[in-house]
Amino acid sequence: MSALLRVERLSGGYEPVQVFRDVDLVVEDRACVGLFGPNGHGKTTLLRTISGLIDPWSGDVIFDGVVLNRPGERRSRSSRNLNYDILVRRRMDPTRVARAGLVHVAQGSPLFPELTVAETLSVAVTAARAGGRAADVDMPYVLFPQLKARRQSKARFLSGGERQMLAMACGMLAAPRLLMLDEPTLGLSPKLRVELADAVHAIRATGVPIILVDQDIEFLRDLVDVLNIFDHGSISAAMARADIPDHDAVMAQMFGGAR
Ligand SMILES: Nc1ncnc2c1ncn2[C@@H]1O[C@H](COP(=O)(O)OP(=O)(O)OP(=O)(O)O)[C@@H](O)[C@H]1O
Repeated sequence: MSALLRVERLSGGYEPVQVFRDVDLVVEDRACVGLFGPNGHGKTTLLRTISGLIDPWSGDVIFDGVVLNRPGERRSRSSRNLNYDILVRRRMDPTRVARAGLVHVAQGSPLFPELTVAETLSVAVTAARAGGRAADVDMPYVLFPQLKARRQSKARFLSGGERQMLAMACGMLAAPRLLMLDEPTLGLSPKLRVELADAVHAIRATGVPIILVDQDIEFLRDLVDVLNIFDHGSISAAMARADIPDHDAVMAQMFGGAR
């Protein structure tokens, strides 16, 4: 396996508050890399920065050997009275990131509530084609047979698990070279989590490498090759699947007691 994504000493946040610092992360080809951490520790902000949606403050995002950010550190804000974002060029371009094949399925599976499954997938295909990347239109129904049975249902009538599958299907239609899934089990019952784990296994079977952010250790243990513990904006530990402890042990390691 070779490194497809290398995140090197990446720092960022929401001006002027720094959320994460000096993050190093490597995703090998075909691998599934997990990120576990409690609410508010900066996992989503890290993913949004790797996607270029938020400008990194410093560090590099290297994808398939290409540095996606402009070199150097972001210049500091010179005056609060000026529009900083107009004065300073962005360090990363999210369109370039998406075109490179780094696809981000955002937390909470944002969808159009009034569109059916079939209509949503059709919009996703059109968008992916416009961006120069599109997979086989029938692929989502092969990957997630449950969606086929629901293809005439509006998104707002889907279960949480089905909504998440639909969001992941849209991501897969963009023919990702790497897929980032942000907390897919958010708000799901234990039964739906099992269904969703099957869906992520189906994606894994296609060989697409994944960064999987979640707060469910059992879900992550089932799916990842490597788990990174994300603790107050930094990666404090990384472990192979066989070494992942249970939820209480991880929380004890982070906070000195079970939560
Ligand atoms: N748009 C924003 N502007 C300013 N601060 C933000 C914004 N979004 C998030 N934050 C703050 O950044 C910090 C990290 O949030 P983030 O969502 O990245 O954490 P997280 O680990 O993904 O948590 P969760 O699992 O709850 O999503 C939090 O303190 C949050 O309040």
